[in-house]
Amino acid sequence: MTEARPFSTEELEDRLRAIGAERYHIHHPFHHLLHGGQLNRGQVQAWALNRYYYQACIPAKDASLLARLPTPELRREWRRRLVDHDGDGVHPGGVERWLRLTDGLGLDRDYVTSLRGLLPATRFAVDAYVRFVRERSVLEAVASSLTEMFSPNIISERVSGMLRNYDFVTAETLAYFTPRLSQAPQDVAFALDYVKREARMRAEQEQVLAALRFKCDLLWVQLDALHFAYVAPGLPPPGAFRPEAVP
Ligand SMILES: O=C(O)c1cc(C(=O)O)c2c(n1)C(=O)C(=O)c1cc(C(=O)O)[nH]c1-2
Repeated sequence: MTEARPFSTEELEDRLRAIGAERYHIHHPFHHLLHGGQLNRGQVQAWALNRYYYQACIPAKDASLLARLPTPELRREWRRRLVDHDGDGVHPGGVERWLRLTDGLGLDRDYVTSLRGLLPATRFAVDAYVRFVRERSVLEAVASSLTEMFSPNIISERVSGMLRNYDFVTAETLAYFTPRLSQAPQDVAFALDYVKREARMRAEQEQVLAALRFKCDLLWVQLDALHFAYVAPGLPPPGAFRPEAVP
């Protein structure tokens, strides 16, 4: 059996973009409710509290990838991501800025960082991402970050919608997102270039596409879980955050 023809780099990029167009969480009903102003404060708190775990684990997944990168150039690039998320000791990074967001929504920091209120599905999805990056090839690990190709759009929609629609949300609360609008395109330019350069065989290109589908799925299921627990039917699992019982 002969191996299928490899995609050209343009075709590969088109196929990556088609995955985002179909599967990115910008299409999730929970995202529409969130930016459309149709959630109450408790439901927005539940989103922020769960999403904290994603933010907190991003540096762990980037550190595990950094350790496996073979050249100083690649490591330097990936180290920048760690600084973006962890800060440099003077300027706060993304994790600290996310906690300012949860502060702004009235959540207790110790409660948020204790992860006591986390939905089990959030934990499973985020842990699967960290594990994927640790265990799969460097190529697949880099490719799994490519959902950031689509994040500036969802961030713009979310921030403008939330500021317009919720009186309990301020620009300072959502300040987390401002640097992401320039950091994400920089991250993507590098990662996209890397996968186009390194994935030359069709089988490798299929792995890249599968990694992006996997990542879209894990973002999607996090919103599925929030929707099930806090919107409809509204059944938070035992021990999970309950808006009315915030300590
Ligand atoms: O607001 C969003 O919807 C969104 C999406 C994504 C993404 O697509 O993975 C990231 C972020 N935000 C984000 O803030 C962030 O730091 C980030 C890092 C990564 C990654 O996979 O390395 N994705 C994302």
